[in-house]
Amino acid sequence: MEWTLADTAAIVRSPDASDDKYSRGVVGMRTGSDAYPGAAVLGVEAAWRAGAGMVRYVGPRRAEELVLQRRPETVLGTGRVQAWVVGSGMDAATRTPEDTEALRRILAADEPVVVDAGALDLAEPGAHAWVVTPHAGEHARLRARLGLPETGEADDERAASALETASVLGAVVVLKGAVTIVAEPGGWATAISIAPPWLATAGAGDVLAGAIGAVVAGTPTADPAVLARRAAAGVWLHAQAASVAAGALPPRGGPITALEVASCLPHAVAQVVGSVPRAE
Ligand SMILES: NC(=O)C1=CN([C@@H]2O[C@H](COP(=O)(O)OP(=O)(O)OC[C@H]3O[C@@H](n4cnc5c(N)ncnc54)[C@H](OP(=O)(O)O)[C@@H]3O)[C@@H](O)[C@H]2O)[C@@H](O)CC1
Ligand SMILES: Nc1ncnc2c1ncn2[C@@H]1O[C@H](COP(=O)(O)OP(=O)(O)O)[C@@H](O)[C@H]1O
Repeated sequence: MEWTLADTAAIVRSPDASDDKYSRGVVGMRTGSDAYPGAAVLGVEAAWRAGAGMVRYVGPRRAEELVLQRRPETVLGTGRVQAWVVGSGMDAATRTPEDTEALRRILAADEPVVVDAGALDLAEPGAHAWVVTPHAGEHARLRARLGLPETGEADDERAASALETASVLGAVVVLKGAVTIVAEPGGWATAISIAPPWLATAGAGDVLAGAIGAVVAGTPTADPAVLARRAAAGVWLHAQAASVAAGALPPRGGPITALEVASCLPHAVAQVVGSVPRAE
């Protein structure tokens, strides 16, 4: 049930001579708001550092400016993408009607979508190429809206409730926590428990959404069973990056920030692709 480095290595590949920026995957991000522009920066940074070939960002002017300050590589505005990340740093209560309409269009499109934070209220049952990424509070709200009962905090209860939510929603569920559960509508689930508790820090979830977006965009798929394994690989890279960031502070690790976790994603990717023998 525990997702491993070897599982991740079966999904995350290093680019070869035949690759270009498009074949490596373009991630589109509609995240951030005037209240939370930093969430946009964190997700964009994570998508780049997890291996996207290109990141397109759409959001308010201030968030655009901050994104470009941190990552001038980012392309502003819409265009063709292989996967979307939406909702991080947005608030359903204060979202503009234009934002809501744009989110609905993205959710209805063919490309896979990572649905985080302030877009979770738009998730309705159906058959979707979505990866929804609630923390415990957001999962409780989502379940209440879907008419599902309250559940407990024990690991087996969390796994069972994530599977139930995935089945009713028709989408992959990434239930975040010290142990993160990834569940898909077909009944498969896995757990990632290697993250250090230092990862419990503001913005870590925004980084996770960007990292999953990059892994999904690398080989996009609408099949929830495949999508779930790509999401699990993204969760593993994020947890491993947090271990690298915290582990640089001996002997038991030390406080890390979300941006540092994003910065350590390349170390996690390098460890994964380096674990696979090179084809001669
Ligand atoms: N730098 C930036 O721009 C940052 C921007 N950010 C953005 O901020 C937005 C709001 O996100 P948010 O998670 O802070 O608030 P929200 O989802 O409304 O939760 C409300 C209630 O839910 C509960 N609860 C919360 N977490 C829980 C947990 N882990 N486990 C269990 N319960 C939990 C808790 O209620 P309690 O259980 O304590 O009664 C809490 O009061 C979002 O868009 C995000 O992307 C952040 O990422 C930070 C960095
Ligand atoms: N005790 C913990 N140990 C390890 N990882 C944790 C712990 N608590 C939370 N996390 C991880 O930290 C991240 C927090 O995400 P989230 O709750 O969305 O925060 P934010 O909204 O501030 O970004 C998730 O990836 C979650 O799995």
